[in-house]
Amino acid sequence: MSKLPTYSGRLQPPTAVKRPPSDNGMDEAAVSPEKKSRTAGGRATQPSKPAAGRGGLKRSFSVANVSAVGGQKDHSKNSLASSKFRSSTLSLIGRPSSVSSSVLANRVPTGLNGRRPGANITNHVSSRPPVASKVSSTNKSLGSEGKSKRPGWDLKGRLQDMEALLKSREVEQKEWMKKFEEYDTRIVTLESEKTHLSHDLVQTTTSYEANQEEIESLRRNLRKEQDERCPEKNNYENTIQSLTFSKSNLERQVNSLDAEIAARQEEVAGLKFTVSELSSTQAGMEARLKSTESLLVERNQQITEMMAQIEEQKRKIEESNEKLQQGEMVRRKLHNTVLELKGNIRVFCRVRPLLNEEIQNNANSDVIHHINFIDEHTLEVGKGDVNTSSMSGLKSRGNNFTEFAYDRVFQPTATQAEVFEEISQLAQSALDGYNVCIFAYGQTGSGKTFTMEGVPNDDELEGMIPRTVKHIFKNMEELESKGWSYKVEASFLEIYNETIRDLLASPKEAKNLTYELKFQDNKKNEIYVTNLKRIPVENEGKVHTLLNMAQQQRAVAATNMNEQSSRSHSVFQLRLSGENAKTGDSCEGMLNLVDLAGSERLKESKSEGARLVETQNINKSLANLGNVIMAIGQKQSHIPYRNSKLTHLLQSSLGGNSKALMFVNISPVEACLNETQNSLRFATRVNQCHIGVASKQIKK
Ligand SMILES: Nc1ncnc2c1ncn2[C@@H]1O[C@H](COP(=O)(O)OP(=O)(O)OP(=O)(O)O)[C@@H](O)[C@H]1O
Repeated sequence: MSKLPTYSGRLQPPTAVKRPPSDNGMDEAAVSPEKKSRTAGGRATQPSKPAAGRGGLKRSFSVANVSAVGGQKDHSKNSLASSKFRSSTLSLIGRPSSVSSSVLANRVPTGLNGRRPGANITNHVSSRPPVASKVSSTNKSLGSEGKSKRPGWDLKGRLQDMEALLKSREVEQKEWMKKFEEYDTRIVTLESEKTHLSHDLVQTTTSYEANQEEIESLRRNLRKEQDERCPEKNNYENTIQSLTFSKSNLERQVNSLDAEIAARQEEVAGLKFTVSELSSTQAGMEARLKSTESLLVERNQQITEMMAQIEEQKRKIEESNEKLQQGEMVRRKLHNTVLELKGNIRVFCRVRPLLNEEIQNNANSDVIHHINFIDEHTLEVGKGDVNTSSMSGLKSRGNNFTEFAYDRVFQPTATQAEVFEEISQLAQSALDGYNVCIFAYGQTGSGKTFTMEGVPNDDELEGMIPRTVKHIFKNMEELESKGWSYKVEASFLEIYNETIRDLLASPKEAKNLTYELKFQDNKKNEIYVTNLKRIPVENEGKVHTLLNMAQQQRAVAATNMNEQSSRSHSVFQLRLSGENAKTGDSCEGMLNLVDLAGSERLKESKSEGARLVETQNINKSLANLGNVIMAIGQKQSHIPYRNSKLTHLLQSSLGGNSKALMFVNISPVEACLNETQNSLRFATRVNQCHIGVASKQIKK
């Protein structure tokens, strides 16, 4: 009685305790602050392990209750013995709900579907009458009593207060007990639910595990399936890759085909344009073709007329050809007449140029001081310098110069072709059936061989013999169209020391042969050489072969005048026999090309011994040649042909029925002036001769 409990301290909210991790089910928002305080306070006395079943929970609560009220085991009993344990019960006033809520919070499981079965409980608890407020009011009343604190001596009053308080506590306890019964009912329900839920949980767990196994099995099957499908998958992937590649290829091809199609389309457009152009062109062409066809008809008519004209022309041409034949005969007669008028023996003078060595000896000058060329027929020769007029540049005659005039004078610059131009008519005469004699006269080294033969195998420098042969063969071809055909034979001989040698026969062939001059039996004045070879010549090439052959056979002896001086007369003869199949005409001509031996005087040549005899014979024959020509010119009754082999051989070519041409070759060396003057005088005498009218040789 002396110690009364202090209610104010008991009614203070307990210190908040951290909620254990297992307490996860209670909704804090649904719990009132009052409940919270009760729950927090209850935990301090709550058993650490939850009861396993309904009984356990109830026991736990009972223990707590007992503990709270001072060890009383039965709640109902407790209510009946309230007075005995009044003070203890007072200490519990602020906490019963906290025990219940704590227990509930820990006992109620969370449903599998997330719904908490304890939610109803919470609502139920929260709908309780607010105990704390009652306590608070009680405390207030006590407080107010406290304010009007009874004096210590008022024990009776204080006891009344206590009894009033106790009564209110009992009422309150009854409420609590009622609540507890509700809780028990609720707990039973919850236990039942829990059992169901546990059963569900077991089933669910079993189902879950079965599902897990099935899932695992399915996974295994899936993996197995994947493993089995792997190669196939790779194949498919490869196929897909190749198909992708093919696709990209095809796409490229498609692109290129598109481009090509576009190009082709352009091309087609261009072609269409071209076709249209061509069509219009074709139309034009067709129109032109029509006009051409009509023109063609006209032309055909014209052609027919022209064909008739051609036939007429052919007839006229035949008539003309006949007249041409007659004209050819007239031409030959006229040609012969012209030559006759020119003189049957003509003289050409040719001065060769200074040779290199001679130029050096002439103070390195090629000027020829002692010869003055006046015109193409005249030159003058003399001692001393030729004066040069400062006004005209023309040379004037010196006092000591002698003038010589010939049919033609060739200066040193004259070419072989220019010289041949002048004698080509003689070659023609040989084809026409005349005897022609061309000979070169002059001192040794004056250019006789150069003029007659020239430089072998050199088209520019070839001499009169090869050029004459060419000319003859060319004319023979032309005459073929007029019906003429010719047979050509060549002989080549030399007269050395009055002895005839065949230059076309080898020494072996000529060994036991004698070459004599005789008259042809059936031909008057026709001289021939016994045993002399006559070689048929089919073309000009053959003549070159014969010239080369003869060149080797010629007797060449060195003298003081010319190291390769020819000491013999060489005579190249071409016999030309022609027949005209159309007219029946025939002719025989003889061409003599004579390279005479050097004409130098004895004292000039300084020859001795055999050379002296050579020189004497040469001079004798040359002198006789002059005599024969003079006799012919003077028309003497006796012509001394037989005084030398040369004149005897050339008898038929020097007579009245022949055409003769003499080259007088002149050396430009001033030291040879005397010989030059002698040669020119000899040529002048020949030039003054008139050897009669040439007559054509008719083949018999
Ligand atoms: N017109 C010319 N142009 C250039 N060189 C020439 C001419 N005439 C002659 N010659 C040269 O002069 C030299 C003597 O000439 P060629 O041998 O023809 O004299 P030739 O009178 O025949 O002597 P020979 O009586 O000794 O035979 C030769 O080297 C020759 O090439």
